[in-house]
Amino acid sequence: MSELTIKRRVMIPMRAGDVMAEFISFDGDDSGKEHIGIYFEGTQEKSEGQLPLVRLHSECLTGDVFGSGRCDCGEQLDEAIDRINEVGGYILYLRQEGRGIGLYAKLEAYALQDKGYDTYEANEMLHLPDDGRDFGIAADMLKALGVDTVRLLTNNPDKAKQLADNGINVAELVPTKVHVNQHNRLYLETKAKRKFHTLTFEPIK
Ligand SMILES: Nc1nc2c(ncn2[C@@H]2O[C@H](COP(=O)(O)OP(=O)(O)OP(=O)(O)O)[C@@H](O)[C@H]2O)c(=O)[nH]1
Ligand SMILES: [Zn+2]
Repeated sequence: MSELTIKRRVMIPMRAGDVMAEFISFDGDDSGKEHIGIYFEGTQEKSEGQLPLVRLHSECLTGDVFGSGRCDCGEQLDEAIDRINEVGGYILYLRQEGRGIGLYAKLEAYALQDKGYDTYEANEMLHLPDDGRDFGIAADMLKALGVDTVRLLTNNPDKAKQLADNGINVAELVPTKVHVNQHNRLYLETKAKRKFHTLTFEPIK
């Protein structure tokens, strides 16, 4: 991976102008994935040495754009915008649809889940990795942004580990809320069971 540099920073008003965020593109990522950094200055007064709150958000077209109830991505993205807009920090919107397998393959995996396979088994049935994401790119984006220490908004311990392995200091893990509904309960439960996501809700027996 060659070193990333910032290509362009552009202000975008969001939520009818209530939230202002700076969208940041990068040069030097040879994957051609067009990962995006989004900077929120923070509406609250900052204390001396306050660390940025950072969310690595993997793309989920069905959840982020269309509010799918099969996962928790849309609600997590909304929560991240709310919280980071308050305290200041970054969303790194990573183009890793379907945990890296892509949208069409995710739909194939959903079809298998409808036959009873869980979210990770379904990927494996398709001869794809159960989670194909490499968060090293996020570390490179943070370095390009001049950020070496973060508070990380996630329930996924692997994100923190991969950032640390790539030279980013994760000072604190900040959990997101658990956005559970009747459609995504098993999916959330499986993330906690198989990938040790820190989700605290009454498990299904
Ligand atoms: N392959 C596959 N991908 C899914 C499925 N449901 C959601 N995704 C993708 O999973 C990604 C989100 O990852 P998750 O494992 O839900 O959560 P996470 O981002 O690792 O953890 P948090 O930081 O706590 O949200 C997005 O890219 C979604 O498109 C599924 O059933 N199969
Ligand atoms: Zn999703």
